Formats: sequence, structure tokens, C-alpha cells
Amino acid sequence: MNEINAQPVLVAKEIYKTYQDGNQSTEVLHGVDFEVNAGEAVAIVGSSGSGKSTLLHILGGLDEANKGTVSIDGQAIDGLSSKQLAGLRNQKLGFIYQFHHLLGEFSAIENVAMPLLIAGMAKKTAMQKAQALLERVGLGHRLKHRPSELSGGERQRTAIARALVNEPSLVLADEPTGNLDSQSTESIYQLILELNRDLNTAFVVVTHDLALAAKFARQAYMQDGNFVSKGE
Ligand SMILES: Nc1ncnc2c1ncn2[C@@H]1O[C@H](COP(=O)(O)OP(=O)(O)OP(=O)(O)O)[C@@H](O)[C@H]1O
Repeated sequence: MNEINAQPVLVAKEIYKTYQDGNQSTEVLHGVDFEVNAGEAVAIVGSSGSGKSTLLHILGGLDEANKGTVSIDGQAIDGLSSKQLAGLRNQKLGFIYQFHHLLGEFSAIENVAMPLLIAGMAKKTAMQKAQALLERVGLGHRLKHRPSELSGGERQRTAIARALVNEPSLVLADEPTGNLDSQSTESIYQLILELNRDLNTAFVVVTHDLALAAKFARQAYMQDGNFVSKGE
């Protein structure tokens, strides 16, 4: 890894999160520290309820911590207005969820172009970029298909193309293959790792599957709301 690559793209310090449910409050993250370098591929693993999704939401600015700081590419996200945060998310981050969240009334290429159009890019250029990425994820023959006309694996490939179209520094993925069969799961992980290598985009992927996590350069293990060393 060279000097430039070693810059952190994400720094989270002392993250605490408490959920309030009526009178009952439950602390689910207890002072989590987490750092990701540019171009790194990290898998977060841990048992159900250990706090993986909660942490990922906070890292992506989709949810707020009660305490602690998160910086993306050197910029603190705490204290940003919702408009500034939306702008930062659009520029710096990509998200892939278990469910694809594609817009049903739009084609694959339109779905992928959407973040660029939102960011103000001219439609022709946005569509060209979207097409190039869909070709890169193996969907050059499905550009005009709507989500309902795609297979589960194809929908997730479209969602991956959409997450990458803004050339983010970091992609956050929460169980991106949770709804897919084992063959599609394998090929989606293969694709994620290829894109990580080729585009030098950092990926943080939450999975409960240790065999899939092992394919990543680094594994981070969560247990009861904090990271632990392997085997703890
Ligand atoms: N909105 C909420 N309100 C109250 N408690 C919540 C809320 N969201 C999550 N929790 C609780 O926080 C804890 C951590 O949940 P989280 O979804 O982060 O875990 P996880 O490790 O991602 O689990 P899984 O692998 O099952 O998705 C769980 O005990 C969960 O019940």
C-alpha cells in the first residue's frame, strides 16, 4: 500500500448509540472506534443484534450517534445541516442495502444515472456514465429493463452500479446479498472485490457469513456493541 492509499477515508471515534423505547433506553453501541483507509476492503462480522447495522447507519450519516465523531475524507459529518449531509453523502459515499431500493418506474440505466442527475450533471453525460458502469457490472444487455424485469442478482448489480456512479471514496454495504442464492452471492462478492481493486474505492461490508468475510483484506468483529479481537 502506498502513502496516498494509507490516508483514512473514514474515521469514527467513541461512537455511542442508545435507542429510546418509551421509558426504556438501551445502549447498543458502547464507544466504538473504527477507521478505514482509502481503497481498503473491510468486512464487519458479528452475531445478530451486535450493532453492525446501527454502526453502518451512523457511519453513513443515515442515523445520529448520541456521542462520538465521524469524519469522511477528513470532513466531520457531525453538525452538518441535513442539506450539507445529503450533499456529502451524494459526493463521497455509496450505499448498498440488502433490499435494492431501486425505483420501480425507472429503467436500470435511469436508476444508475439518478445520483448524477441529482448532483446536477447533464443528462447525456450522466446516461453515458451509467451505461459504462452497468456494462462494467455485466448488465450492458439490461440497460432499459425495469427492476421488476431483472433477476435478484441483476437488481443488486444495478444497485452496486448506482452506488459507484458518483465515484465515491467509500461504499457502505449492509448484507448486500441477504436475499440472493449462494451462486449469485458468490458472484456479487467477486464483483465487489474486483471493483474495490480496480477503482480503488474503499468498501465496508456487513455480513454474517464468515466465509465471505474471509475474502476481504480485513475483518472487524463486533460483539455486544463494540469491536473485539478475533476469538475473544
Ligand atoms: N430503531 C430501534 N429501536 C430500538 N432498538 C433498536 C432499533 N434498531 C436496532 N435496535 C436494537 O439495537 C441492537 C443492534 O441492532 P442492529 O440492527 O444494529 O444489529 P445487527 O448486528 O445489525 O443485527 P443483524 O445481524 O440481525 O442485522 C439490537 O438489539 C436491536 O434490537
